[in-house]
Amino acid sequence: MDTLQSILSTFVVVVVVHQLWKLVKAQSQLASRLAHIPGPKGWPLIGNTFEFGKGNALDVLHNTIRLWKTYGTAYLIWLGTRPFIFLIDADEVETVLSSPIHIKKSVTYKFVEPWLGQGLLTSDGNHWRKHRKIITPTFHFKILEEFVNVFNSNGDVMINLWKNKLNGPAFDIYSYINLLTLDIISETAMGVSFNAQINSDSEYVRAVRSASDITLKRTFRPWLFPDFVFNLSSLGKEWRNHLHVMKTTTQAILQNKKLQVKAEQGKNVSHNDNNDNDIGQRKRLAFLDLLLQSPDKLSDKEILDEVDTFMFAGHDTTASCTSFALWALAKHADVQEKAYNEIHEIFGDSDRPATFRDLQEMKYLERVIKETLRMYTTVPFYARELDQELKIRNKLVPVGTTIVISTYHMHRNPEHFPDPDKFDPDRFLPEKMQGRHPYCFVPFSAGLRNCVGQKFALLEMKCTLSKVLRNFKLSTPQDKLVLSPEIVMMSDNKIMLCLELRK
Ligand code: HEM
Repeated sequence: MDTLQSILSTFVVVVVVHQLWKLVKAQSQLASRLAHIPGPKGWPLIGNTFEFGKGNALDVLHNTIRLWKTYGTAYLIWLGTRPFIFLIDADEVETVLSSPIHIKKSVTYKFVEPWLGQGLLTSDGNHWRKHRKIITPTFHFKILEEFVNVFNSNGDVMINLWKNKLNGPAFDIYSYINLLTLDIISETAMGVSFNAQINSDSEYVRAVRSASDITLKRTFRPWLFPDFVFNLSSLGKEWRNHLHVMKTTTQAILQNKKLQVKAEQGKNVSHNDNNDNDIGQRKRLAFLDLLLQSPDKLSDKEILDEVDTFMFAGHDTTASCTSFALWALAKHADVQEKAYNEIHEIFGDSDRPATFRDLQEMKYLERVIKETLRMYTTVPFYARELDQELKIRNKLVPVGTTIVISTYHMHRNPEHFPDPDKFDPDRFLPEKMQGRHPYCFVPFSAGLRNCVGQKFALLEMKCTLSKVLRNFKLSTPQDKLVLSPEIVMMSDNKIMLCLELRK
C-alpha cells in the first residue's frame, strides 16, 4: 500500500513539475519574441502580478502612470504567464482598432461570459458579425427619438428627489445617477422599470453592482483565472448567487414579454404595429421587442444575452460619465454658466421637457461631455487578444498576446492635449480638433467594435445634464476627485455636490 502511495505521489509530483516546466518554457519563448517591447522584469510563472495590481484599482492607475513615464507609450507586463502590451501611442492604437482582423476580446472578458453569454460585447467571429448587423439598426435615430421620453420621465424622478437636498449639505450624487441610468436602461432595453430610484434596495440592482466588482477583482488575481479555482473561491460563490438573481430576473421579463405578445396576437393586435394604440399614444418599442421581431429569428438565449449585455454596458458607463460631468460643471463655474446660457437660449423660462431636436442643439454641453470623457475616461482600458500576429514597434508580436488600449493615459497625453489636467471643453471646438490624430481620443473605442450605444449614451447624458442645470445651480466642496479605474471610472472619494434652486 505504502509503495503504491509513494508511486502515486511521485507520479503526481512529476506531472505537476512537468506542467510547470512547460509553462515556464512557453513563457520564456514568448518573452524572447517580445524582447523589443520595454517593461519591468517579470518572474517566471508569476510575472509582474504582485507589483502591478494587488487587485486594487487605485494601484492600477498609479502603476500604469508610472510604467508609461518609465517605459513610454508601449510597454509590456506579465500577469501570470500571460503577456499584456499597454498601448498609449495613437498610431499604434489605430493599427489595432482599425483592423478588421484583431477583433477578439481578451481572456478577461471571459469572466463575464456566464452573465453576458455570447452578447455583442463578449462574442467574436461570425456570431458577433451576425449580431452586430442585427443590433446596429435598433440604435437608429428614429428609435432613439422615442427614448427621449424615457430619459425625461426618469430624470424628473431624480430632480424631485434632489429638491429635498436644496440648500442643504453636500451629498454624494453617484448612487442617485446610477439608479437613474439603471431605470432608463431597463425601460429602454426590456420595456420594464425596476423603479430603482424609488426602490433603491432592489436585489437585481445590488447583484449587478456586486457582479461588476467581482469581475474587476478577478482581472487582477491571475490565480483566479482558471474557472475551477474561481468556482471554489468565496468570490466565486458570491458571483454564482448574483448571477442567479440577474439571470432569473431577465429570463422572467422575457417570458412575460412573450406572453404579452401572444395575448396581443390573440386579440389580433399586431406586435409589429408601431402606429397609434387605442389610447392614442404611439407604442414605444424596447430593444427586447425589436430583437423579438427580428426576421433573423434569434433564440431566447441569444436575445437574453443581448439584453443582459445592454444592462451591463449601458448603465454604469453613462452613470460614471454623467456624475463626473456634473462635478466638473460644479467645479468650473464659468463652464456651468456657459452651459446654462446655452440651455436657457433653447428653453427660455419654459419648463417643457427636452425634445430630441433640443438635445441636438446643445453643442456646448456636448463639448462638456467630451471633455469629461477625456479627463475622467469612462472606460479607462479595453483589450484585444491577438489570434493573428501583429506588428508593433516594427516587429511581429505573437498570437496570444493581449493588447490593452490604455484610453485614460492616451487622453492625458500632452502631445495631443496640451495642459492635459485642465478641464477645457473648447478643446473640442471643430477648429481646435482639426489636425488632431483621429485615434488620440477614443472613449467609445473605434473601428468595427466601437460602442454601438454611443448615440444613445450622448442623448441620455445631455437630457440628464440639461435637466439638472435647468433646475439647480451646482457647487462642490471637493477640490479633487481620487480616480479609481474600475471596469468603469469611479471616484474613490465620492462625488459631492451642493444644490441651489435656479429659479
Ligand atoms: C458614456 C457611455 C459609454 C461609454 C464611454 C462606452 C464605451 C464603450 C467602449 C469603450 C466599448 C468598447 C469596449 C471593448 O472594446 O471592449 C463599448 C462597447 C459597447 N457598448 Fe458602450 N459605452 C457607453 C454607453 C453604452 C450604452 C448606453 C450602451 C447600450 C445601450 C452600450 C453598449 C455597448 C455594447 C453592446 C458594446 C459592444 C459593441 C461591440 O463589440 O460590437 N454602451 N462601449
